[in-house]
Amino acid sequence: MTNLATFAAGLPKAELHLHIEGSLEPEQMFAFARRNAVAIPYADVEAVRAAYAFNNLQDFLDIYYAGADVLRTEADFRELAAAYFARCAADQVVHTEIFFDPQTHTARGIPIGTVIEGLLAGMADAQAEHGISSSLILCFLRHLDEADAFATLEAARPWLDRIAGVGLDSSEQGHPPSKFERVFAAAAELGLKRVAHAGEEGPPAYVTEALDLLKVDRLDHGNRSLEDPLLVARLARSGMTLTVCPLSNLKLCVVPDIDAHPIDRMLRLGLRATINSDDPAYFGGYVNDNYRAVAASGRLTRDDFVTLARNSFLGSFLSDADVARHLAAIDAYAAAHP
Ligand SMILES: Nc1ncnc2[nH]cnc12
Ligand SMILES: [Zn+2]
Repeated sequence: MTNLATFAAGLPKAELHLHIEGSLEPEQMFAFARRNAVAIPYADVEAVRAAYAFNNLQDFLDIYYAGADVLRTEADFRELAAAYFARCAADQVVHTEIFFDPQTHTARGIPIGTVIEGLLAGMADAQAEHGISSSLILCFLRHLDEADAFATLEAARPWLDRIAGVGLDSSEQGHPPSKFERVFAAAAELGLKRVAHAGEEGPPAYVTEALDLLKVDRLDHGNRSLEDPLLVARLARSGMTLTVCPLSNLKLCVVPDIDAHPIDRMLRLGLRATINSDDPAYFGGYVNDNYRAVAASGRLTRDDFVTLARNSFLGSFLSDADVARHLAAIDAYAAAHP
């Protein structure tokens, strides 16, 4: 590892774009399948990993939703979260805002309470064991309809005081943010933050819709914003946080190779970019693997990595006091590693 990659790996950081279902490692998939007596179409762990070759987002989603079928009980969700938090601890991730997809589970007859209670238990364990703070972001699946999203928000009502915000994920092309304008407005009325995947595969116009119609507090991915200079200027001027996922972009063919990833351009354009893992079990790595991958491509400086870590807290939904505390920890780390 270069000195720069080692420096980046040691920075205290937050993760703002992580689908908990996407942290299901093949080993855990087999363990859950066995204990829940769920059949999976793979002979062994190697066969699972071999299947993780994707040409686009939909290729991945098909396998990802199938994999989630092994998640059945509160204990499964708690252990899934625990395994993710152990990786956070190893990567100096001290705060994380976790996406979960209730509809993937409720459609299979798993009550939303089973999912949320399991995740909340894992989050409490992580706070106690690792000192890692976390919150939940309930994502609507955009390939499903508005009524299904409203029903999901309604089903989540008993837990809304434990949920930081709502998000929008799944198949982007053909499912513009406008489809969910009313449910995002309802979420805003309930005091929830709003984020949305936009500009991963979809056009810059979807990013504009996420801003204007969904009134997002944060933008997930946002890569294709770079095709529209006026949009870039708007995002930079407003200090909008982009949760960028380099290894995901590579695995889903959003970029042809890691050296072509625009993370350096985003920073030079004044965008508040952050680095995240998205679905680490499927895309070849957790947060520090992403930091290391972009460090190895040699286009970012030490100051850029400090900026990326700072952005991860500035873009979080933490209180101002907590953000200030984490920024001070970054300064102390940088001063101790000249
Ligand atoms: N990268 C991604 N884009 C859209 N939906 C997702 N669900 C899980 N990962 C996703
Ligand atoms: Zn994502």
